[in-house]
Amino acid sequence: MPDDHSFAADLATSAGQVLLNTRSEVVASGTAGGKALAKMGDATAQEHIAARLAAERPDDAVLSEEAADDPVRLSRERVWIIDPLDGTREYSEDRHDWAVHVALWECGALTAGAVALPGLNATLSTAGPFSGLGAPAEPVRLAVSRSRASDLVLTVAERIGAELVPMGSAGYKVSAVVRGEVDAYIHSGGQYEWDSAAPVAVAAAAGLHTSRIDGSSLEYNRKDPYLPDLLVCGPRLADKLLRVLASI
Ligand SMILES: Nc1ncnc2c1ncn2[C@@H]1O[C@H](COP(=O)(O)O)[C@@H](OP(=O)(O)O)[C@H]1O
Ligand SMILES: [Mg+2]
Repeated sequence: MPDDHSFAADLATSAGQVLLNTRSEVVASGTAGGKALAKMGDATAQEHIAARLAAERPDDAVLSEEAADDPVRLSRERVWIIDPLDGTREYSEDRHDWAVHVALWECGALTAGAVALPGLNATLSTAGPFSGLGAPAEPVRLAVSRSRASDLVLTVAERIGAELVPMGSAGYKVSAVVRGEVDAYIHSGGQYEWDSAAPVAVAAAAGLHTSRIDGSSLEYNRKDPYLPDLLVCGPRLADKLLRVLASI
């Protein structure tokens, strides 16, 4: 049986392939686009991931954006936290900034995870490899939502003179920090555990700072999976960004 890091990476990658195939078939047939394609992507990726988890990790519980929440997860020691398609909108617009999230929570902490980036033909996982952490750029590059950057995030950017880099998908944005394309991702205003669990597991394994925007720790597998904000950045930027966030 592959270890959890390799399994998470393989599962996210294979779901990404399913999503690419679904999109090519749908686009080629000309039968659906936009919202219908998004719905089809969510469903096919969910089906693929649920089947593999049931076959290859049958004793574990699952929390997925696309499945009914089974409260049995609250009494289990191992829970997979899944977003089968993060950046659904971007996927349906034939863009590359979307992701598949697979995380493993064990006894209170994220212990393994992977983020597939099919549009880049890449998967980042807690198994690495990671390139070294560089110094932040000047001005700081801040990943923000393409469609709903919050006023708080825009105010932080203004205060520190950051360059805004809009993109879709929470996983894609956290991965942009891991990959060194941007220096930080700050989000506020709403999200769920599946939007950040796998990206945060990978970012923490890469040595990045991960926390709520008040600096407190991100907790997963809670009864209510609403987890509305997060900060991911290099360790050298964390104090400065937390200070600015606290001052707003
Ligand atoms: N205010 C909000 N409330 C709930 N979910 C939000 C949100 N802002 C962002 N998200 C979720 O976070 C992910 C990334 O959003 P964005 O691209 O705007 O940064 C999306 O996940 P899904 O695509 O899985 O729905 C989106 O639904
Ligand atoms: Mg999501």
